Amino acid sequence: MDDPGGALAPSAPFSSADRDAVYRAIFTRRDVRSQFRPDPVPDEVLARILDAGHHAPSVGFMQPWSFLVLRSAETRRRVQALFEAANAEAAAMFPPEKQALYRSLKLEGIVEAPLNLCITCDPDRAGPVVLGRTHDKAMDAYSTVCAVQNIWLAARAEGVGIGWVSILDGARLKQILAIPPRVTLVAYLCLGYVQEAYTRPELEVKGWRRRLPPEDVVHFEGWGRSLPDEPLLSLMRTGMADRLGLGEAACAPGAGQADPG
Ligand SMILES: Cc1cc2c(cc1C)N(C[C@H](O)[C@H](O)[C@H](O)COP(=O)(O)O)c1[nH]c(=O)[nH]c(=O)c1N2
Repeated sequence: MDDPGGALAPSAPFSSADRDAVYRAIFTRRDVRSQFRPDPVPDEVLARILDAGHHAPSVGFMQPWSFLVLRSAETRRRVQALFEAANAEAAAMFPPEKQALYRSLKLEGIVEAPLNLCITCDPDRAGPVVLGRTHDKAMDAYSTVCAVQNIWLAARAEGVGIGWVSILDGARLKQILAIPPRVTLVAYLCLGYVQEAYTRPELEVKGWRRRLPPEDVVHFEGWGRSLPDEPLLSLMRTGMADRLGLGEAACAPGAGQADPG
């Protein structure tokens, strides 16, 4: 076997308990906005979470992310003011019949959470020509989103909730955080321990939108070819989440109406 650095190691499946733990993190991860406890996230825990982000895949191994740790209450208050302004604009963009529901939603926990993280992408981190980014410049941003997801899942395993806030004027946020012009904003996250969390997405619980069925998102042999009777789709419907007792079908009834849009 070709292993010049002696760096290959066996890559067996996880034990079933370890595998279930990974899926439990995936299926019980939630976007958290309201249930934050004020106690701080200790540095040892935050270090593990950020290190998980720093071990995400990245195009050409360029690691374009930076993690801005925001503990200052004053900074968080300034960002919250940005949210209030953007959220008022956002509400007016929805059809009139959805505006009241939109305004009733809690869409951030910037000040309540003890810690915020801003995650950015530096397109120049690995020079102008990056292996794998040569034909699609968006690949550095996609890599950074992989880091966000690692952070989100690691935080779930630590009992730390995360809420992503994207209803913000990015240019003004960059000013507040002194982010250089070439660096792009990818994510603004609120973090903190949570007492309890929703078993289904909060937007579904509150009647905004529901999870799509597998046949709407899995296509066969090209775009648009869905086969509702495909065994793969019925296996997805009764998948890991149900086996772990975490399936959304197993959760309390009362989900809102599907949003046709
Ligand atoms: C890129 C991006 C941006 C946002 C979000 C997510 C992502 C991926 N989400 C959270 C989103 O509403 C949530 O993920 C879905 O409703 C599904 O719920 P769970 O994450 O499964 O709990 C989100 N939520 C919110 O309350 N305010 C926001 O501004 C945003 N912005």
